[in-house]
Amino acid sequence: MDTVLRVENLSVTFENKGILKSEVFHAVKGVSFSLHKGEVLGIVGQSGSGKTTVGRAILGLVPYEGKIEFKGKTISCMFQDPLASLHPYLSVRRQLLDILPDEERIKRLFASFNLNYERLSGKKPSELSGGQRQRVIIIRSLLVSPDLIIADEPISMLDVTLKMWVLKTLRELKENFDLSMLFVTHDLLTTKYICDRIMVMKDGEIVEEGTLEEIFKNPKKEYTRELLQAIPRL
Ligand SMILES: Nc1ncnc2c1ncn2[C@@H]1O[C@H](COP(=O)(O)OP(=O)(O)OP(=O)(O)O)[C@@H](O)[C@H]1O
Repeated sequence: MDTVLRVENLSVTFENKGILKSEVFHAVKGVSFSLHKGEVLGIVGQSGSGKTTVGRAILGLVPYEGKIEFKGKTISCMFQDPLASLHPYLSVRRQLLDILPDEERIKRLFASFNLNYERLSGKKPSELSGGQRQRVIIIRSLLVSPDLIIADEPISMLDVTLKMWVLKTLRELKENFDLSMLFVTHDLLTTKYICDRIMVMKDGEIVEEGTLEEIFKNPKKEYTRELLQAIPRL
């Protein structure tokens, strides 16, 4: 199996400067994992467990110790705040065409995400609904044909029905285009619809790792069981 990303002994430390003294905070502690081509690896854990920081270190956005080996050309990301990651004054059409001047491809992606290209593409991001914007972000990250996608809570702002539908579409795209993705979420339920493998993080460390089936059917750690119990029953 081809490895797209190998992370070895990754640690990230922040210095929180107080008025009287500074404190060193270990947000990520010795995390190691590999991501294979065509695989979706979920990173789950409660708020503050270090999930986002792992993704930011891979993107080179925070200083880190350890080794990150990316065997590809392009990484794209989907973040949870679509308004902040789109240009506010340019139309959606303009900013997507700037990334890839292939309107037919953009139209096909709009159709696969159930968005009306003719009606929406001339609008600015602030003129779209939250759910429409979030889907535009997903489309934008797919346009560069990335070797790796870092998706950090990419569907957290969608309502439940749209969430499931977008996950299903992403899953289909993953299967058709062999996408490799790191899927960061606090919501274990969503991993069920997209991930092949899951890593559970707590206090900056990986406490458990396994296939979807292993984590859901036979969790080994109490912390993972607590996360599973916290999933709302529909
Ligand atoms: N730039 C920073 N400076 C100082 N501390 C930081 C910084 N970025 C993150 N942290 C701290 O590192 C810890 C891990 O943060 P991180 O965003 O990785 O958590 P998370 O698991 O993604 O949480 P959430 O699900 O709430 O997004 C948190 O305690 C956070 O306050």
